Formats: sequence, structure tokens, C-alpha cells
Amino acid sequence: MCEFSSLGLADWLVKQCKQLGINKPTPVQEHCMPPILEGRDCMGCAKTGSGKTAAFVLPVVQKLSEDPYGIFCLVLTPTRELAYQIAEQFRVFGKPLGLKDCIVVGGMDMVSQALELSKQPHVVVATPGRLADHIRSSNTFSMSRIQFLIMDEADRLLEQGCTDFTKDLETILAILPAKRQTLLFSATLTDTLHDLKSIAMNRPFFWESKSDTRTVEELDQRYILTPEKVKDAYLVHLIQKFTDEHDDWSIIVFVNTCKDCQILTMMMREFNFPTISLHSMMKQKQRFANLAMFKASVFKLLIATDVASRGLDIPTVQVVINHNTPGLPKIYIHRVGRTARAGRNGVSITLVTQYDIHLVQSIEAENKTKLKEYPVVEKDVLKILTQVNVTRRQCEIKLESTDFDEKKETNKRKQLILEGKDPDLEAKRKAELEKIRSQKKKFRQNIHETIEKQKRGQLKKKIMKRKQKKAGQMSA
Ligand SMILES: Nc1ncnc2c1ncn2[C@@H]1O[C@H](COP(=O)(O)OP(=O)(O)OP(=O)(O)O)[C@@H](O)[C@H]1O
Repeated sequence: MCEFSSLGLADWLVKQCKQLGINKPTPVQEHCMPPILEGRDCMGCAKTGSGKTAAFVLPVVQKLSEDPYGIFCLVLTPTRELAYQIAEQFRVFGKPLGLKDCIVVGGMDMVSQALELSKQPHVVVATPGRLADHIRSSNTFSMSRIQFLIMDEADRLLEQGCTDFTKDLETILAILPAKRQTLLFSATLTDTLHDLKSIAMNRPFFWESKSDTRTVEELDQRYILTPEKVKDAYLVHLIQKFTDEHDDWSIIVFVNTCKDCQILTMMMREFNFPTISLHSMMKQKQRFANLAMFKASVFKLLIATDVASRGLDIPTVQVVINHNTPGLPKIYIHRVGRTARAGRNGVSITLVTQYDIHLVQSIEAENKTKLKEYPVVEKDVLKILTQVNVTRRQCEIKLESTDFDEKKETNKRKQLILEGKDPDLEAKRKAELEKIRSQKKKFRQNIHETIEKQKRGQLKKKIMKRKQKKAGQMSA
């Protein structure tokens, strides 16, 4: 393994790294930092927890020290929490320079952000939506001289998922100078490589960590096959087990929806687990506060939606539990990547129902890893099943008495209007899609049942034949 200084990093930054316990570059840093320092565009694809952030922060800070002016660098990232985490890295490495950063994310005061932007910070770390809002609504800042555009979790920024950043990215890219360095990083770049290449045009250097698998070796990947109705009991059982067996434990449970996140948080509290939640329907200040308390181990259990699945670096997390099987291998990679970071060990456990088996198969195929079954004493789970299910029902009733669903509906309508869509038309379209989906599910279920019936029929026939044969032999 080489040294930071041999990569062209200045002595003062090498010293700064040492002070932070970063002594040797990781492979993504070793390969991507020299081309960035040479002035090339770079696309870096390396596994979760492999030090991609420092791979772009360190060269930018070095270049900034050579010719400091603001706004020098713009970092775009899909989530607000991640923006704060990246800004902190710039602040730490750039402390000797007096580096000034500005965080521009949704859910926080827009006026104070505009004021900060007008003070020409060296580095702006932003989520696309809020930055685009600032560009559209004010002319108090200019990004016409930026040297670096960085997209962290670049594939997420470019894919058209539930939050589509395309329009906001267009607004942002339009005000950036063509002559700049563009750096794109993620653990899962390959699917969007084509789109990314059109953004990074300056002799892009592409580096991907060579490995047979897409998840880290230190991660013990498990699954539990469970009927939907027993899932929560398994979850309570698993958390109780970790609490009993480890003094120092920290777990993230990923769920599919904000509502599920809220209900499971209430449930886990009923079972006296120190639980906190993170989802997009919470007020932003509460989101930051909850994450800070989880990071500080005030709360040991975090129930979160996919808003926490990318980039968050919390070294104490030993276990990730997927309460639902992720629909895409990529989502799985990022979720389980919240543990086993920077060479540490970690465990991931995915709760799988009979209807999710095809999802597990595609996760295994894509990641070239087999998930192993997690051993559980089933009778221990069955013992708590009724209590757990009653608790869920109680929590659901409690949540129904609040305005949670209403709030969700209002938020959704607001979002659609902001996106220039008609909320009523969208609702109709969604209902139609839901109908098709449920028809498909029913169809799959019918096929499954028919196959099972056929199997049972064949088995019966075999048994009958065997009996007849035996009877024949006896009578002979
Ligand atoms: N050279 C190094 N030596 C030791 N630790 C390092 C080094 N570089 C970074 N780290 C640490 O490794 C951890 C993970 O780094 P980072 O968050 O940058 O990962 P990542 O590759 O961006 O992961 P993800 O894909 O999940 O976003 C951090 O705590 C960071 O401080």
C-alpha cells in the first residue's frame, strides 16, 4: 500500500490526515486522487465505507489552498443528512485554511441560506432541489467560477427514482462554467455510467474497485424466511437477542414507508428498546437531532426509511436489519453498507417472505454473494407472537388518532404541485397502477397455488401407486 505523500498530497494535508487517524490511503483514494490533482474529471466506484469522501475532499482542499477564492467547489448529494456529513469532512480537512462552507438543503431556513451564499463560501454542499430554488429565486451569488462540481451518490442523483432530480440538475448545470473538473462517486455507478459520462467530459478517469462481489467481505449477510404476519415478532426477538448478548450495540432497521417507520418506532419503544426514527415526513430539525442522538449512542436502535440508506457513516452500527426485502439489489447494497465500514465487521439480516424470494435471488445474482440463513429458535419467536401483534395493532390505532395520514397526503399534494403535476390526475393514475399491481400479485399467487396443488397431486398419485404396488405384492 502506498503513502498519501506519494500521491501528490501536500505535507500539511498528510499531517492533517494523520491527526484524524487516516494513515494510509484506501484503494479508491490511491487511484482517484492523482488524476484529480492532475486536473482530470474522475468517476470513482468503490464499495460502501471505502473512503470515497476523502478521495474527493482531500484533492479539492489541496487545490483550494493553492488558489483560494469562493465559490470554489459545489458538492451535490441526494440527502440532507449526507450534505451535513460531507460539509463536516471539508471543515475538518480544511481547518488550517480557514475553509468556509455553506450547506444548502431543503427543510431549513431559505433566507439565512441565501445570506450565507452571498458571502461567497469556498465550498457549497447542497441537495439539488433547494439549490435550484435559490438559483431560480435570487441573484445574490454566482457559481460561474467554480473549479469543481462533485456529485456524491451520483447514480442516485441521475436516476429517475421517487425523487427525480433531473429538472433541478438542469437548472444547476446551466449556471456552472463548462471549464471545471467534475467528480462523480458512488458504490453503484455502473448502471448509470452512460448518463454520467455526458456530465464528466474532461478526459474522465474511471476507476472501479476490482472485486468478485459488490458488498464488503467483512459483512456477514443473512436472511430469515418468515410469513408476513410473523415479521415483527422476528424483529423484536432479534433486537432482544442483540441487547442480551452485547453491551455495546447499535442497530439500524430499514423499512419501506414513513408510516411503517413510525409504527415500528412506537412498537419498539413499547418493548423498551431505546429507539429513534428517521424518515422524510419528520421536520428537518428533528431529523438532524435524531441522527445526532443515534450517532452519540443515546439511542441504540434507529428505524429508518431509505432516506438513511446512502452514505451515512456511523462506525458503531454493527447490525442492519431489512424489515422488508429491498426491491432492487442497488438499494440492498447501500442499506447493508451502513455496517461493516472501513474494515470493521458487521451483520445484515433481511426478513424475507415467500413473495420476496425472487428479490433475494436477484440480489444474490447481482451482488454475486449468497445470503446465509440466520439461525433462530422458532418456538422463542412464537412465544412472543401474540404480544407483538397486539402491540402493533395498538400502535396503529394510536397513530390513526393523530393526523399522520392527513399530513402525508398534504405533503404529497404540495410536492406534486411543485413538480407541476395535477394531484388529482396523479391520484387516478396511481390507483390504476395499484389495480394492475394487485391483479399481477393475485395472478402470481394463483400460479403459485396451482403449482403447489399440482405438486401435492403428484405426491398423492405417487403414494397411491406405491400402496397399490405393495397391495399387489402382498396378494401375490
Ligand atoms: N485512508 C483511510 N484510512 C482509514 N479510514 C479511512 C480512510 N479514509 C476514510 N476513512 C474512514 O472510513 C469511513 C468511511 O468513509 P466514507 O464515508 O468516505 O465511505 P464511502 O466510501 O463514501 O461509503 P458510502 O458508499 O457508504 O458513502 C469514514 O469513517 C472515514 O473517516
